[in-house]
Amino acid sequence: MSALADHPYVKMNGLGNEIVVVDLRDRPEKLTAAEARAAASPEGAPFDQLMVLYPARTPGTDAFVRIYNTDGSEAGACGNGMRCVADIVFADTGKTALTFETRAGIINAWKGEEPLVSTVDMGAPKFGWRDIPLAEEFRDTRAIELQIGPIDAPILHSPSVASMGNPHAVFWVDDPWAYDLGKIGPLLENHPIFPDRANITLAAVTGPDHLTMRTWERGAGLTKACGSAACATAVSAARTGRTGRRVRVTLPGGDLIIDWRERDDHVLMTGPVEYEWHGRFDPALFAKDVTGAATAGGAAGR
Ligand SMILES: N[C@@H](CCC[C@H](N)C(=O)O)C(=O)O
Repeated sequence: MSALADHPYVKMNGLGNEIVVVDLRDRPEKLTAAEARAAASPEGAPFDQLMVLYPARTPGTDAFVRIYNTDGSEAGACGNGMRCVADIVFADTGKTALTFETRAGIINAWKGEEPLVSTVDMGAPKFGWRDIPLAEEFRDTRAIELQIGPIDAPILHSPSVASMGNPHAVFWVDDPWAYDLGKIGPLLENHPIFPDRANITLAAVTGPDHLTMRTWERGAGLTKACGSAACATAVSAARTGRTGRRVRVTLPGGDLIIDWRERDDHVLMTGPVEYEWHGRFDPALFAKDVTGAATAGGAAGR
């Protein structure tokens, strides 16, 4: 039986990025991809990311967090999800500063002045082609040779690429809403140049320190907000001379403030979170063999 069966969860969002948080700190069983997919089904608690808290495994950290996409894949980073998790642990512990560990490393979070506003330190971006990763060498990742559409009139081309603990490609356009990202996104996510797939963003510079963007998320599809993509977009804008290092980023779900700190190269992301409801997973959802493709009312229906 899955560790999630009958387990309580909290449904939250960070700017409309749908986040479900499950606390397994007293029951540290690793989930399978099929269990995560079942949890994401309409009969479960549909999410963009499932954030699962485990006991801390490194001294000085408050918890280890695993991040699952709707397709069951695991992500190293999820900025909005980390702000949701942090808000729960702020309330639990009374602390105003926390340190988490994810597959991508250590993430610090601070409670902000206003209610439900928090900042996460997403660490330093990586720009090396092996770190992103890309399938072949590119010395300059500010604009790589990649295009879709006719060779002489590409629809999209020359993205900036970066890792924020997960792989991102940012295509610079005049209007992010002028493209069918639901169609183009999966093609680019799975392009052979990205051996680990990639999050695909369309971004426009809409002011001296303002960006507007939409993202097709690896493993989750179109979302209202992707925090790590906002970070990747902001650092890519700064390193290509499009903006300064501190910007406001408008996503379909709202605004984030991204600050690429000069002194240590770390990227700080500030924004709100919202609580929606508390629920419990239906045990029947996990009653069948969730290690296989089909689940009771689960992944098979997606
Ligand atoms: N929504 C997240 C990013 C989620 C991870 C992504 N889909 C991946 O697999 O890399 C965020 O707020 O950063």
